[in-house]
Amino acid sequence: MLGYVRKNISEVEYHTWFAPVKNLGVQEGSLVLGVRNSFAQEWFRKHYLELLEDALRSLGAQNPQVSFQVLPAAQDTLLSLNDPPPAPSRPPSSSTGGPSAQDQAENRKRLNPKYTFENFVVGPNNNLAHAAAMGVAESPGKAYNPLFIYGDVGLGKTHLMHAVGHYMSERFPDKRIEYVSTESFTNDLINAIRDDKMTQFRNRYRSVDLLLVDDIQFLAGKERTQEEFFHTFNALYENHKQIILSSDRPPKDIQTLEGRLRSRFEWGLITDIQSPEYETRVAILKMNAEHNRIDIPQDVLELIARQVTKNIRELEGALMRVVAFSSLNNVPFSRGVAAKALSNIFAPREVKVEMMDVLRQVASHFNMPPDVIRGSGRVREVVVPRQVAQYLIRELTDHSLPEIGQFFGRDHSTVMHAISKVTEQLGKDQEITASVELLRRKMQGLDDEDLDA
Ligand SMILES: Nc1ncnc2c1ncn2[C@@H]1O[C@H](COP(=O)(O)OP(=O)(O)OP(=O)(O)O)[C@@H](O)[C@H]1O
Repeated sequence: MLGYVRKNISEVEYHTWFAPVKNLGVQEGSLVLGVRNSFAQEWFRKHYLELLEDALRSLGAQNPQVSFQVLPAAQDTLLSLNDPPPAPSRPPSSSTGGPSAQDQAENRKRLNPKYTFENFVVGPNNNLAHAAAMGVAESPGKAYNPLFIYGDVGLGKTHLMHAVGHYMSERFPDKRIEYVSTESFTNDLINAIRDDKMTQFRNRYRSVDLLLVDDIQFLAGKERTQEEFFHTFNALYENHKQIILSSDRPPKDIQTLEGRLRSRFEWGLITDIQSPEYETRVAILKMNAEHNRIDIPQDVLELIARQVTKNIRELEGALMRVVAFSSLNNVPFSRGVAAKALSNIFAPREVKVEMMDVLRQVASHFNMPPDVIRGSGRVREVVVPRQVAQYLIRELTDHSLPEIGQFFGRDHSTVMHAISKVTEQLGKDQEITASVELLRRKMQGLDDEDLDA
C-alpha cells in the first residue's frame, strides 16, 4: 500500500505524513491506521482517504475501507521547547568520510524540534510560503534559490525555515545545515576579524548545503557584513547550495541594502506570510492543545482565537495563559475563565460574534441541526429557535436585516417580524426568556459561575 501511496504523492508529503503511521490491523472490515493526533486524523480523512482506498483497490480489495485512530500519547511532547532534541532517527554514515554523528547532532541542536512541517498549520495566509518551503525541501538548490520569506513578527517564518532543515537532515543525514540569525552572523564575523580567524569563518559558512538566515533586514546599514554575506551567498549559489532568508519586509523595502545583494535576493522566489484567518488560528490552537495533552473545549479555543489575531506567538501565549489561569484557580475551562485570564493583557475587546456562531449555539441549545433551523420548516419547534437565532444575531453582530435575511434564505421583513415576535415574548414566555438570556451570556463569554464561586 505504501508503495502505491508513495508513487502518488510528493516525497515531502510522504515523509511528513506516512512515515509515522502505524498499521493497527483490520477491524470489522476496515483497515485501521494509527496516527499521532486528531489533527493528523482529520488531515488524513480529508486528504488521503481516497488515495488509501485506491491503494487497497489496487491490491484487489472490492470494497476498500480505511479508518484512522489516534495513537496513545507519544513521549515527545512538542511544546517542551527546552527538551533535548530527539535522537537522530537513523545511524549516521561513518565509513564514508561523511559528517560525524556530532555534526548531525549539531545540525539538529540549532533547529527547534517543534518547528516541523507536520506541526505547521497551512491556511490561506501562508500556503504559498509553505508550498515553496516544501518545494525547496524536496529539491534543495534546484527549486527556488534563494527562497525569501517575509512577513510580520511571529507569523511562522522561522518555523518554516527550520521545517526545511529538519526535513533535509532526516532525509539526507550527511548534509550540513546552518541556521543563523543575521545578528549572530554579524557577531561571528566581528569575532573572526578580531581573532584573525577569517578562514575558519569562511569555511564554516561556505561549506554548508543549506544556509538558513533569519531576519536578514538587519543587514541594512552594515557594510562589512553585507560584503561578507555577498561572498558567502555567491559561493553557495554557484555550488547549487540552498539558501533561505527571512525578513520582516521584501528586499525592495530594505533600506541601505547594497543593490547587488538586493538583486540576488530577488533571483529566486519571494513569498510572504500574512496574519492567519480565524479558522487557521483555531486550528493552530487546537493543535497546540493536543500536543500539550490539554483537553480544552472548542468554544474556549474560539474565544482565544478571536482575542489574538495578528501574531501566532501571542496566540500560543494566550492559550498557555488560559491554561495556567484555570489550573491555578482550580476552575474548569470555560469562555468566562478564558475571557478573565486574557483580560489583563489584551485590551478588553468585545468578543466578536459571527452569524454562524449564533446559529450553532442556538442549534445546540435547542438540540437540532443548524440546517433545520435555516430550513423551511414551519412547526413551532423550528420556528421558535429560528426567531431566537435571528433576534440574537441582530443583537450581537453588526449585520443588517437584509444580510440576516439572506443568511436564512428569507427577506428582511421576515427577520423584522421574528425580532419583534421575540421582543414581545421576552419577560412573558419563560422558556424563551431563559433561552435568550442563557445564549446571550454564553456568546458574550459570561457564562461562568465557577469564577464567582
Ligand atoms: N502555521 C503555523 N502553524 C503552527 N504554528 C505556527 C504557525 N506559524 C507560526 N507558528 C508558531 O508561532 C510561533 C512564532 O513563529 P516563528 O518564530 O516562526 O515566527 P517568525 O515569523 O519567525 O517571527 P519573528 O519575526 O519574530 O522571528 C512559533 O511557536 C511557531 O511554531
